[in-house]
Amino acid sequence: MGSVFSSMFNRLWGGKKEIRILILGLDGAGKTTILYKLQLGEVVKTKPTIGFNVETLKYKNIAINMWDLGGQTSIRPYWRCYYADTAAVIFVVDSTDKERMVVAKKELHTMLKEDELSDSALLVFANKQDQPGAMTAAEVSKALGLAELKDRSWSIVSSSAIKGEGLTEGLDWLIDVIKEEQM
Ligand SMILES: Nc1nc2c(ncn2[C@@H]2O[C@H](COP(=O)(O)OP(=O)(O)OP(=O)(O)O)[C@@H](O)[C@H]2O)c(=O)[nH]1
Ligand SMILES: [Mg+2]
Repeated sequence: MGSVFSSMFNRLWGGKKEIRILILGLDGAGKTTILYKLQLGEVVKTKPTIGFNVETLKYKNIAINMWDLGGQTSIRPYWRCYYADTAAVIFVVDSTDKERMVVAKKELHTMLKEDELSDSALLVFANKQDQPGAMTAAEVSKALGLAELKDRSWSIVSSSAIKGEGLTEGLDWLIDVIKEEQM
């Protein structure tokens, strides 16, 4: 039975079992916390990322190479060096950081204009929902102008990396979309 399922899976998936996902967003949004919560199931103590962290996550029979890039202003220009062959972008937003929502919107739309990302799905985590005063996912969606996105599969999911809420839900959606689009 197992081999029937796995051959069916391989046919659907074109034998491709390794994908590349980028985790982007402004500094302090929670990207590194999300990466390690997904990989280790633990909340790790982070420092601002200078450069990147990359980890391979086994998820639903797929190896996901997750690249978590530093989000500080001075290192954002280097994001584009990582765009090639990216199946999806996870864009993480600190939902309490209302002042910088406009900056997050600008960075998001600048990134999505790049040709190399024209086929990449987009998952936005409206993160830090455990914090009082956090904007809801609907408010973050509006602030980021997600409704303006054309020809792209996107979704926004409320998350708390600290509590581990929303992360698997978001990733499930993303993997389903990638499978559908790359079939
Ligand atoms: N309350 C709360 N704090 C969070 C959450 N996610 C991350 N944090 C905290 O936010 C801070 C920044 O988290 P990081 O994961 O280092 O942020 P980053 O996006 O990787 O930042 P850069 O590497 O500078 O781009 C840390 O103190 C985290 O513990 C969350 O869901 N809720
Ligand atoms: Mg980081």
